[in-house]
Amino acid sequence: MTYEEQPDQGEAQPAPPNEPALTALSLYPQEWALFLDIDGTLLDLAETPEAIVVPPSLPFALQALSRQLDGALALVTGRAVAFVDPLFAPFHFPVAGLHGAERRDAAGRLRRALIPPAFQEMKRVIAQEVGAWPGVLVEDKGAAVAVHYRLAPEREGDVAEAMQRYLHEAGPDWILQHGKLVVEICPAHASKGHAVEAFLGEPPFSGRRPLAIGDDVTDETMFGVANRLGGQSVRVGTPGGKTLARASIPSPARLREILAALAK
Ligand SMILES: O=P(O)(O)OC[C@H]1O[C@H](O[C@H]2O[C@H](CO)[C@@H](O)[C@H](O)[C@H]2O)[C@H](O)[C@@H](O)[C@@H]1O
Ligand SMILES: [Mg+2]
Repeated sequence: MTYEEQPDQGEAQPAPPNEPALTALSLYPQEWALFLDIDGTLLDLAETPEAIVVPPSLPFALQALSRQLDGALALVTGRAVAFVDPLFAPFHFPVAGLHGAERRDAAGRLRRALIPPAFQEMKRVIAQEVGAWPGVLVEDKGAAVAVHYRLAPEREGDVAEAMQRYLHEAGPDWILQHGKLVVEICPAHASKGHAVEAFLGEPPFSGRRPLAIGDDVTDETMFGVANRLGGQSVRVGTPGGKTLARASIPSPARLREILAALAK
């Protein structure tokens, strides 16, 4: 399979099933950089943010793949960077957290996102008000806050309305980010696409073609960057929804199998 540079991202449309999209990694590891989303991509979705399960072999497979890629493997997630390391212990991969608002590069330098006092206070109010609704969970992520309604799907409208109101109070430095049964308030200046571009400007990522793998709307910005820079984009999940990703893999379990095979 060959990949041609395609400067035009084109219209979002359903991504075809295409597992061989990843074989280029093992054929030409020196050419590629791998960017991996976590929830819904590497890991199966769980009922609550804390209930995720990391298969014990996964960190080792990622480490082996990272070595093949000379370290050009990064995690790009909505989680906080501090949450990520324990998941993949004993390894410390380069990681962009909070949908790109914070980032630790391959040299271990961490760029944190500021937490203004007013935002700190707003998180407290959100936890007190919305967190009191049965089944609704508030996840404090430092410079971002997520409100989950997976256990109370009937609250979708209430959560969306409340978060819109909080966003208005927070001001223009913040944006609303909708995800899978979750609404978040995040720093406005960042995106996963920007994070991928930042990694690609530094060793060991620079000069490589990005392969971005994700499952959700926030991954679309990194799909767009990967497409624009002559790379590849893969969406995990049932093909069908509109996406910029050019290929798809049916489930996190299948992705883990492929990564484990590539890591050998
Ligand atoms: O960018 P990601 O790595 O995919 O992170 C996106 C969000 O993932 C988490 O929430 C989602 O996964 C939970 C665990 O499976 C699930 O319970 C929830 O319904 C999903 O929305 C995480 O809690 C968020 O902070 C991330 O932004
Ligand atoms: Mg995800």
